[in-house]
Amino acid sequence: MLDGDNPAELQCTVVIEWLNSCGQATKRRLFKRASVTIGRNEFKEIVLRVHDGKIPHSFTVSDVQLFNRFAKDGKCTVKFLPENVQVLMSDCPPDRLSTFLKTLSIKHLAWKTSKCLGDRAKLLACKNWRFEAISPVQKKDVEKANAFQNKVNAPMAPAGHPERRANTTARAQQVKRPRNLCDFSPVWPEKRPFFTLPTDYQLSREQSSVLDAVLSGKNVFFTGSAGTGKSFLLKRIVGSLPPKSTYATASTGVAASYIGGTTLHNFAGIGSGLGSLEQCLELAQRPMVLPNWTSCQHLIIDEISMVDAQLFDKLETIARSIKRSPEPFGGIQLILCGDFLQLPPVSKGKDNPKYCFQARCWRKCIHLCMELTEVRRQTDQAFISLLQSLRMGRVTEVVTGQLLKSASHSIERDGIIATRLCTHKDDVELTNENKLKQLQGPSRMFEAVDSDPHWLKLIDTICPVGRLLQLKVGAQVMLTKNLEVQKGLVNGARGAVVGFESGSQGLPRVQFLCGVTKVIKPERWVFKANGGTYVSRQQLPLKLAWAISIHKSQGMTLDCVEISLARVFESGQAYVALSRARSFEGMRVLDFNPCVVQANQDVLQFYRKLKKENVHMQLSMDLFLPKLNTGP
Ligand SMILES: Nc1ncnc2c1ncn2[C@@H]1O[C@H](COP(=O)(O)OP(=O)(O)OP(=O)(O)O)[C@@H](O)[C@H]1O
Ligand SMILES: [Mg+2]
Repeated sequence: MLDGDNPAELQCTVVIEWLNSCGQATKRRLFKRASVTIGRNEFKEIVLRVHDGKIPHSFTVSDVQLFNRFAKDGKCTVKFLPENVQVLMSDCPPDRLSTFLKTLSIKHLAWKTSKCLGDRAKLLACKNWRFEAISPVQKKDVEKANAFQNKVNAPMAPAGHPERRANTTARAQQVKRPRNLCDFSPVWPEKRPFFTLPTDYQLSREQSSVLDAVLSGKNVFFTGSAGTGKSFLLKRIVGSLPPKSTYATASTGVAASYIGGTTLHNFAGIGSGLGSLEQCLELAQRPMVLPNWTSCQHLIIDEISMVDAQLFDKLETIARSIKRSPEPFGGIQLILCGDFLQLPPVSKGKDNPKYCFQARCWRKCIHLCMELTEVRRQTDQAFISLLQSLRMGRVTEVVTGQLLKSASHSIERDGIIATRLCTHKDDVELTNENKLKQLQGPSRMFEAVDSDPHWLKLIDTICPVGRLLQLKVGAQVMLTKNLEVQKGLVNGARGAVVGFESGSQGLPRVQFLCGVTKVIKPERWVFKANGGTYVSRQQLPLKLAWAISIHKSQGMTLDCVEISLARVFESGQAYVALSRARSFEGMRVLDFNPCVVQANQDVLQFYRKLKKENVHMQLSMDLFLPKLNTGP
């Protein structure tokens, strides 16, 4: 049902429109489930073929416009200028669409550099019509595509120079293109390559087998200790599924923002979820919420450890009722992810909330439990082992000794001081407010631009940045978005404000621990709200970082942390705090006491049982591995 690994093929919804000279459609055909393939015809020209199992429609890609402004939402349009026909694709898995368009652009531009046959030569060649699959993008295709783009962008040769004509023609083609045309070749500085070989961000072998299991349609729960790349993989899963029927959610707003999704509560629309089943069902059928349920075919939930069993059972019943299907979860594919040895469900007045795996429906809902074992957040094996034993609630004397020793770590550098991880929310607000007040000098206020004030509450919950951000020189800040991964400007990177730009905006200049100083500009976060609407917030990707709560830190990777564990009140809380640190040297534990480290006994038993079933689990994983081995 879902796409294979071919980057030149897409499964999606397609509309083909034949236009008149005014650009109006005179004929339109809809293909709800079509396969769109890039290939070559008998003259080696690039061809786009739309096929729904009946008669294929093929178009030669000679002079085309490509509109991909909404590629991230799984939509794009290819307009064939000589035929005056446009192919509108929608509901494409976004990552696959991005690779597909890159392949199309590179192959098309590489073809443009070759010698093309004219109409007369084609007629004389008397060849039969043929469609053959295109070969994968090669280095030489990329070089040719870059050469073509460089020629288009090269400075004009002097009049009369032989290069002048070629450039003028190429430029004329460029000028004809609309502003929103994008062939993955934005206006980049001269000499930088426009294209590189399409590379998927590399998943590890075990991450790939989870992705394969998901794409095979199974209901999957995957777990793994902190930093094994569960959320990283989830982002990839989100990009590989059709957007219209896929809902990416998480139990908390922070975790949801990391995978570009929304909270599970917002998706479900059942308020706190504490009402009776009847009340919740009624709430879930409100006009703004119902489409979430009816259109959902793939439900992703990150940080599942914080979803309680009662809520999960309620959601399952609601899904069956709305979908009018007796299948578990009404036939919605479930992709659940998290580590039950991290934070448990929030108690909200209940004495002892149960974990999701203790829900009545858990066993019938989950087909496959998989585990990621390779830690990616930390590289130091000794630190990884220390964290692993804390996760299981084991604190040896050696571990205690090491953690006590960390109290003397000097981790402050270049005016950047450690972020304090607090057990209680009130401490966080107080610390950040007071520290900012104590700084000398004028402050600057940055106000977010929200797309729709109607959704303010939702945006506040799932956006990692606040509506108002007050900064002063010396303010301790944290990046809330990946800006330049190679330079270390990643989500969670720590820095301090060292100045403000002149001008009306007065943007802050931030010095980061990785050594980079950068002027921070506003960024945009886009979220899917109920009823299929998209909402956005534009704000500086920064938050004050003197302190953050351990609950808010779940899912984060932090550079430089100071941890106070004296008031720990949940099992798994100490492990969550300690496992945020990228390195042992970047962490300072103030008041370590072994009794704050606690792993829940039910969870330990659940994981022991999973381990026992490991033989079975491994077999299931192996089913997906041969496919990987045959890959390039
Ligand atoms: N395949 C990969 N290639 C490169 N980096 C990766 C890969 N997988 C994970 N990472 C990196 O490892 C770090 C931890 O990943 P991630 O936050 O997804 O872990 P997690 O299992 O969700 O952790 P937690 O349980 O704390 O939420 C991140 O910085 C992420 O970018
Ligand atoms: Mg995570």
